[in-house]
Amino acid sequence: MAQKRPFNEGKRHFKKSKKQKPSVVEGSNEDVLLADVRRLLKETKLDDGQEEKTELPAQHSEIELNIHSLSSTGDGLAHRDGQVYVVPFTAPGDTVTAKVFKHVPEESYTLTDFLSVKHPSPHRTETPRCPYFTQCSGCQFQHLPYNYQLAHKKTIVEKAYANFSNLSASSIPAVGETIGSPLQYGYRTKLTPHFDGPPGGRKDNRHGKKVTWPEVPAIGFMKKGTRKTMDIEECPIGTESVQRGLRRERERVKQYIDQYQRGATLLLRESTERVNKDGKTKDEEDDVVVEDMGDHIHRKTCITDNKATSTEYVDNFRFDNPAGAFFQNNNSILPLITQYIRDNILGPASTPSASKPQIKNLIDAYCGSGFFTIVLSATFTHSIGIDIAAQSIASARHNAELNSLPANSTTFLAADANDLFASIPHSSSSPDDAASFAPEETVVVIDPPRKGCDAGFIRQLLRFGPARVVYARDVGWLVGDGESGLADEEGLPVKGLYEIESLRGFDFFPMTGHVEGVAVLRRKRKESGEEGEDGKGPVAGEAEVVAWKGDAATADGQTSASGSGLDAVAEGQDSTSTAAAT
Ligand SMILES: C[S@@+](CC[C@H](N)C(=O)[O-])C[C@H]1O[C@@H](n2cnc3c(N)ncnc32)[C@H](O)[C@@H]1O
Repeated sequence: MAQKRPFNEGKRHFKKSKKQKPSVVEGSNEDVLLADVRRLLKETKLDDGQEEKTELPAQHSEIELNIHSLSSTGDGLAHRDGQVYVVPFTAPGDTVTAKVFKHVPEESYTLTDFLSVKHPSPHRTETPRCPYFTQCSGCQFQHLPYNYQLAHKKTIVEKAYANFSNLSASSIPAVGETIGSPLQYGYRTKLTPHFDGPPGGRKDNRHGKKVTWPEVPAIGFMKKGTRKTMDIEECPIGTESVQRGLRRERERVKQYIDQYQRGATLLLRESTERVNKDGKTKDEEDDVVVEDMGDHIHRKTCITDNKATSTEYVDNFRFDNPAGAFFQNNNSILPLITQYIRDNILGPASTPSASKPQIKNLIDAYCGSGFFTIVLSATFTHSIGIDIAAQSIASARHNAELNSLPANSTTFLAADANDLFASIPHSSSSPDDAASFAPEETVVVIDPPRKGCDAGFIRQLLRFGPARVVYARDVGWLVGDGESGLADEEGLPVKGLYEIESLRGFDFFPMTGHVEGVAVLRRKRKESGEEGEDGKGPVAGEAEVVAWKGDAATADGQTSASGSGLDAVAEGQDSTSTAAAT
């Protein structure tokens, strides 16, 4: 998946330090960490020369630290002698021993490796279920109670909006409580462990020679603080079927390692077959996990072929996808997020008005295999999903059929989202026209890839001015006052049309520091001669937007530049690198 960005693509949102190295990638984990380091330095008045700096501890030396707070990257932060120390796998209130890994003197912080707990924090109450916790870069929070994780994730959303949305504090409402995942372990329906090629393998490959494997390589995820793959035999955040798949795939790779010419990434994707209880039951094989769902049974298996079809159920909706294609990775939380969006997409129930246009249409930009279009379709008269990937649109059409959606109410288009508004009729003059998408009667759901929407799409969206939108990033462009850096064709600053109605996180990835944010945006009232819901004059598009930040964070610890905003977060930030997204 592409590198993540803050909400305001390409724009720095906090003051640059003169000392800052130009190499910090905007929106990277490092950028997010830096915001927290600076805040702590400011809070503790260490950066203004009030405390004299002492010499920094030697590289690789072991030091004792008191953890002050948790960063949005999931790391503990301690301060000592004018320097902030970053210690993973810790909790505020811990006294720990850590090993100095790297000083960043120009920003007054030091990265360390966690070694041991000397005095535990009262928050450190949980026994990690994973034997690799504190070595693997996938999870950050297995030592913390779940309520504490949720409360911390609320602060991540708060800081993401405060630091990266480019909005004034008055434009940002109080962030709601984070909605937790029903499953906190055994939730990930997809894992992608990997193994590296043998030493000298690249050279052999270049010379067309068959590589030799001196031993079976480590198969697993990135080791924290390194670029090395560590051998992982089990991953308790994976579903039971995915864990069984991991065991099977490890054995298969061991057996056939000589057939590989280089390292590889393995796919482990859960697939569900729903069978009636009174139906003919099959003899269950070892690799089938059977779950009693009340009036039916789920038989769960793990698919490893990217092109094979995997099936998931969300409530009673069925989704078929190529196993290697994108689908949300925590099935247990999907009914909660879909219900939340259904409850909020039409605005607060307390504000109905005879003069307010009724919202009838849904546009799901970046629809993938149709997840949001399909689960929300019953709320709307007409729905359109659009995705640039023809294969995803083929899946979406198939899924619409599987779920018996009427063809005259749900349409999918294989196209660039940038062309979306040009291709739909905007007029509400013919209300009976099935294809009429009047802005004031339309909600737009936007769940783009990590890099976000491009400026052209946002300009078109603002020009169209839909009643509501479900949206991921770049909220500053929609809400801001023209300061966000978005310009129209004449180079004039584009002003946001929307205000944030509500904002909260959803915990798609328990035990990791990752959180997904959902913001509901409402279109502002027009300034003069027009009014909104109170019926005193002409209404010009009183509208709402639901902003959805849908990212698949990873717990599989592969390395990549990682991001910020609501992705800020704990995908296993390594001392040398950040961990990854699938
Ligand atoms: C994060 S996925 C969202 C999938 C879907 N909302 C879901 O929940 O399953 C992002 C989708 O954006 C699509 N995409 C990327 N660039 C696009 C563009 N310019 N126009 C339309 N779709 C695009 C990708 O093909 C991918 O399916």
